[in-house]
Amino acid sequence: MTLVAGVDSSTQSCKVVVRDLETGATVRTGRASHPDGTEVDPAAWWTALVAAITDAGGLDDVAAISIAGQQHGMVVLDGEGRVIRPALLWNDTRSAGAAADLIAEFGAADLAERTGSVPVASFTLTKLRWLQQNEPQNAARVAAVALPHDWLTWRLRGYGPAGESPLGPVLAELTTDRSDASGTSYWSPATGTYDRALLDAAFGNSGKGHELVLPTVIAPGAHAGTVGRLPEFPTPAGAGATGIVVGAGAGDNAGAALGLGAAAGDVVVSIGTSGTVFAVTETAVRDESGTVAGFADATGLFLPLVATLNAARILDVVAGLLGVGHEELGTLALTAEPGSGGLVLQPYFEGERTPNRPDAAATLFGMTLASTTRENLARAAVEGLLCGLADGLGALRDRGVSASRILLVGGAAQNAAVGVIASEVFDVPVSIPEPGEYVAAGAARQAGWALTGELPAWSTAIAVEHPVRTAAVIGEQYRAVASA
Ligand SMILES: Nc1ncnc2c1ncn2[C@@H]1O[C@H](COP(=O)(O)OP(=O)(O)O)[C@@H](O)[C@H]1O
Ligand SMILES: O=C(CO)[C@@H](O)[C@H](O)COP(=O)(O)O
Repeated sequence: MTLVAGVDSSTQSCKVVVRDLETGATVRTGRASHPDGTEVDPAAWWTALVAAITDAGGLDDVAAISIAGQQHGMVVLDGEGRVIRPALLWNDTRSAGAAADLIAEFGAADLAERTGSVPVASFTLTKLRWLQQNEPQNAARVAAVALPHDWLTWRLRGYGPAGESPLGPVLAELTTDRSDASGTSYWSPATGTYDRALLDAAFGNSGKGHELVLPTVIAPGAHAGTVGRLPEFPTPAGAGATGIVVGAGAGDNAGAALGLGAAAGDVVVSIGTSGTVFAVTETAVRDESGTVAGFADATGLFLPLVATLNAARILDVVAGLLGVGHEELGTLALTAEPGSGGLVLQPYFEGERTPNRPDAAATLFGMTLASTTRENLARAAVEGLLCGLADGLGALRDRGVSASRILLVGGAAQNAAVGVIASEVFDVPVSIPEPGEYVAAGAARQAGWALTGELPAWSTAIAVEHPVRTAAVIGEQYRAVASA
């Protein structure tokens, strides 16, 4: 049996799946937590990756591996390959002012034309501008900029600072893929090239005396190299002359699309730390309004996507407030009627990205003596979470994406109330795949592709299907508070 491994280095944790290349069956899994916070030392991701791979039984019998990860995070390296400062993550909103400045300088239409997207604080370019303006001493030291999956792939291949890696700080060996490059705001999905002029104008190159190293964008299905001779994962005797093949990797949402085998008519809704709504399309999508990000996917196609900053953690915080676990929260929510008795949660606990309100806070509307019950609050949390994502589906449709079913994934998709209430909020049937780590599965599929030159034909089993059960009151109430 040939085994391939896939990694999801996501916001809250690192997950590894080892699959049978031929059938796609999951053979082993592993997991390790990431630290909290919106800035994180990448060393913590490396520690978690090693722990998660070890938890998944190691790489001794694995032929290929690929790393998908949270998008956009800014990993800045000096000329010696050292991380200059903790990475600023996709959900760090301190660069909202820099995003507004860039839009004022270049114009939303120009940015959408050049990069497929209009940047908000999540995007890497805005974080680089923030660095230049707020930490000029750090900005002056930047020799290379990478994304989380790029940096982890580089480390796994044996590169890194001298003394900490067998192959040393060879910045030219940094690699990425189309999907993650498309979340930087300095790479064009339409042309497949970096926009150096935009990067230089936004971040500046003066005083550094060198051109920034950007990871080489390698083709879908190509491989980045092999696992380096790391003390953590010494190349096993059985790995063959080529060692363990390392695939290109991907942004996590593109990884999920690949893991699910999302096809025309499928719209994926992922409810993890972020909420995302996306689809694979044949042509590039561009949205000057900034609602839809015109990303690339992991197969050579495109991945228009809407993201919210607040998703599974809405349920975490409300469950904590009610003093219950996730299952009980779901039971409470399903005891209340659609519309939660008039209670509406606008769940902008961490500010929000869609709509672009980085400084917002969450608000609970409609509290009366009658409406303020534990059941209604539990349901209002789920309804508020899903209404933001339903707006995302509307924005995708406005850009020509067709939807015949929702594929609901991510940690919170396992909550029974989320599936039921999704069928009341979305106007297409909702399918919930068997529980699994679909980002990591996509990375494993990509690893198989890099190993054999062919994309493995794995299928996805659906566990639950919900027909449409429209409850118009939910969306009507939510839109009323949004426009209030
Ligand atoms: N049954 C459940 N109901 C609601 N939320 C859940 C459930 N299981 C996990 N979660 C939440 O899902 C989130 C983790 O999902 P995941 O997709 O792994 O996130 P990420 O990829 O962003 O790290 C956590 O916030 C966790 O509390
Ligand atoms: O910013 C985005 C997409 O643009 C997020 O989807 C991140 O990629 C983080 O994903 P999770 O860790 O929540 O899965």
